[in-house]
Amino acid sequence: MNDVSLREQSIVLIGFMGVGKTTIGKAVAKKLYRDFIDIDEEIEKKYNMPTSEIFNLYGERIFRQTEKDMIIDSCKQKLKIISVGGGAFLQDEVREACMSHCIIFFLDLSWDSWKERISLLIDSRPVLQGKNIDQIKQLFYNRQPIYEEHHSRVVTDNLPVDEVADYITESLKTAWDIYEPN
Ligand SMILES: Nc1ncnc2c1ncn2[C@@H]1O[C@H](COP(=O)(O)OP(=O)(O)OP(=O)(O)O)[C@@H](O)[C@H]1O
Ligand SMILES: O=C(O)C1=C[C@@H](O)[C@@H](O)[C@H](O)C1
Ligand SMILES: [Mg+2]
Repeated sequence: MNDVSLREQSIVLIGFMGVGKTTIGKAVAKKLYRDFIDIDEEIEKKYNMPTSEIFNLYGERIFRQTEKDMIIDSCKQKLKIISVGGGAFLQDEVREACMSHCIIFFLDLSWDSWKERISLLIDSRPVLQGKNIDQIKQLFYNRQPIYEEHHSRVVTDNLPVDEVADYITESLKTAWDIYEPN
């Protein structure tokens, strides 16, 4: 049971890699004057190396353990905007912690729009490396069910970063006014 007021609960952005969680999370944090936490960045700081090197040197299991610990810790903090990695919601404990402590926005981008971004992502995302386009498409669709646990879904196709960030901040302000008027 969460005893933090709705207005103080942290916001978590979820969705497949590359949908814009980091970029949009930063913009939302700025608009709401909140601190931004990017879990991938925090993990990279801890190991002092890029994610792909962490995967190579320590393996995905260690990356996932660190990711889980950091998210469970971060989502208990108040007033943060948190972007989690695209695979974070594979872990039950991560989904459960975020659902019970935070407000979760699922950034939903269609496959057709996502594949336009592939060149921006392919070198830095270890999970994409060594896969052809059909295998990536399969991963994209296989991952969609894990994002079903959320409080609000935003379809981001053809929307610039600022418009998505505005939509999220406005819908939060509406919810705060309805459920916690003061
Ligand atoms: N709404 C948008 N319109 C166009 N390009 C975008 C939009 N949002 C993000 N991008 C671009 O897509 C790329 C991936 O964005 P970003 O790194 O924010 O994704 P992510 O969801 O955080 O990915 P990951 O899960 O791998 O951390 C970046 O180059 C970013 O500039
Ligand atoms: O979708 C994934 O499994 C990942 C997404 C990235 O955000 C990173 O967390 C890492 O590259 C793994
Ligand atoms: Mg990111």
